[in-house]
Formats: sequence, structure tokens, C-alpha cells
Amino acid sequence: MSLVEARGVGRTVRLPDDRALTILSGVDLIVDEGDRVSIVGRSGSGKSTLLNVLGLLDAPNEGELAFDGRDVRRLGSGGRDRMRGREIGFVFQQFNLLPGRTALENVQTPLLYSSGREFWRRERIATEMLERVGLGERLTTKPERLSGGEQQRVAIARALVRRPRLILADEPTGALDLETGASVMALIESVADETGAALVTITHDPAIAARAHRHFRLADGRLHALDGPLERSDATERAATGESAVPADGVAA
Ligand SMILES: Nc1ncnc2c1ncn2[C@@H]1O[C@H](COP(=O)(O)OP(=O)(O)OP(=O)(O)O)[C@@H](O)[C@H]1O
Repeated sequence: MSLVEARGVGRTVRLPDDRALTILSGVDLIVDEGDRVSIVGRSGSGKSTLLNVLGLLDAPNEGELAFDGRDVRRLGSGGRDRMRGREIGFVFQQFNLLPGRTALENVQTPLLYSSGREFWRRERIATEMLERVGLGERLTTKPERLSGGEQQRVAIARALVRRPRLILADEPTGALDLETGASVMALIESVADETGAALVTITHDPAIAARAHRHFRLADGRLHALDGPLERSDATERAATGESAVPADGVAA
């Protein structure tokens, strides 16, 4: 069974002058367990909106959206919040860490909404996750004293600490230099591999997009599959050599 199934999904918002703005239209996307999907597109094409819809943050006004076989519209807002907290992890360009809180406190935050063993063992679980991302020595360090790459590692640990089945990454390497970005991406992929999570990455960077198994482009709110799904080895080789499977502006001709 697919993890996420979006069929004919559309999202329209009402502007302050009462005009309607259609941001997404007729989007079909199926994401399976363990999938690696990249989405490119020009600024303003609707990428973040699509990620918010897939992450159950924004509701579609059209079409059907199912998560783990369940119709998201029937869940109600409490059910959507619980499903998001348990099953979905977000990684953003701007890390979004809580300032003034240690790395360990930041990573524990999602576990405050868990229950039972996960709740009571939250410090141990968060510590193990920080060790997993190579920050076992920085547990009590606050984000403002960490480098950009380290901050993103904390954010990754926080996103993945509940072992979500879907990871949604919005420009996860956008604030990092090329080398740090590639290592951060490799880290997200390896943790996703361990847990069998699906990974959907929005990026402007063709090398990051090429690391995925399936590639899409959003243009004017419509999602297009890019030609010829790349084999993993081919994608990795292209990423390593800087050769692009996706045009530099992220928009296919
Ligand atoms: N709630 C909203 N109300 C009004 N307009 C919105 C709203 N959300 C998004 N938009 C508009 O919809 C369009 C798509 O926004 P979105 O953030 O999804 O694009 P994007 O592809 O992620 O852009 P970027 O790459 O610049 O982050 C933009 O023109 C944006 O201004």
C-alpha cells in the first residue's frame, strides 16, 4: 500500500482583495514506503505549499489525499495533528531550532507529545539520535554556538527522533555550502534507509535533486514527472561529478 496518495489535489487561497489564487492544481503524486522523491521548480511555483499539503499542515480544497490508506479529510484536525506528529518529520532550510535550548532539549521536543515508553525514555532516545547524527559530544550546546551544518544535524535528529515514515525536506541544504549540504543530505538518506522512511525533498539544487529515485517539477502549480527515472548509481555518479539530471534552473525545457 502507498504511504501517500494525492489525486487531483488543488489548493486555492483567497487574497486580501478577495481574488482567488490557485497555487496547486490537479496534482497527482504517489509516495511509497522508502521512496526517494525530489521536486524542483521556480520560486513561487507552489513547492512549499505542496510540501505543507503532503505534511497535513495545509488542507487541499480539491482532490483526494490519503495517508497510509486513510482519507485525510475524514481525520479531523486532532487526528491530522496526531498523524503528523507520529508519522511525519520536517526538515527546513532555516533549521527552526529553539534558541536558548540545548541540542538535547531541541531533539526531545517532539517526544513531549508522545506517550508511554517513548515519553518516559525521551532523554535516552534523543541522546541516541544526536549520537547517530554525530553530535554525541554536543548534547548541552545551544544552537547559536553550533555551525550551520551542525544546526541542520540537530534539526535532522529532531525531525527523525520519532522515526517518522515520511520525511519532508524543504530546501534542506539551502543554507549550507556544497560539501556540508551533500553530507547533510547523505545523513538524511542513511537515517531514512535505516527506518524505511520515504523522503520527499524540495530543492533548487540539481545535484541534490538527482540523488532521489524519482524526479518531479512543479510549474504553475502543476506537477510533472521528469523524463527517464534515474537509476540510483547513475544519480549518485551525476551528483558526484556535478553533472545534472535536472536543468540548472530546476525547470525542464
Ligand atoms: N496563504 C497564502 N496566501 C496568499 N498567497 C500565498 C499563500 N501561500 C502561498 N501563496 C503564494 O503562492 C505561491 C506559491 O507559494 P510557495 O511558497 O508554495 O512557492 P515555492 O515554490 O515554495 O516558492 P519559493 O521557492 O520561493 O519558496 C506564491 O506566489 C506565494 O506568494
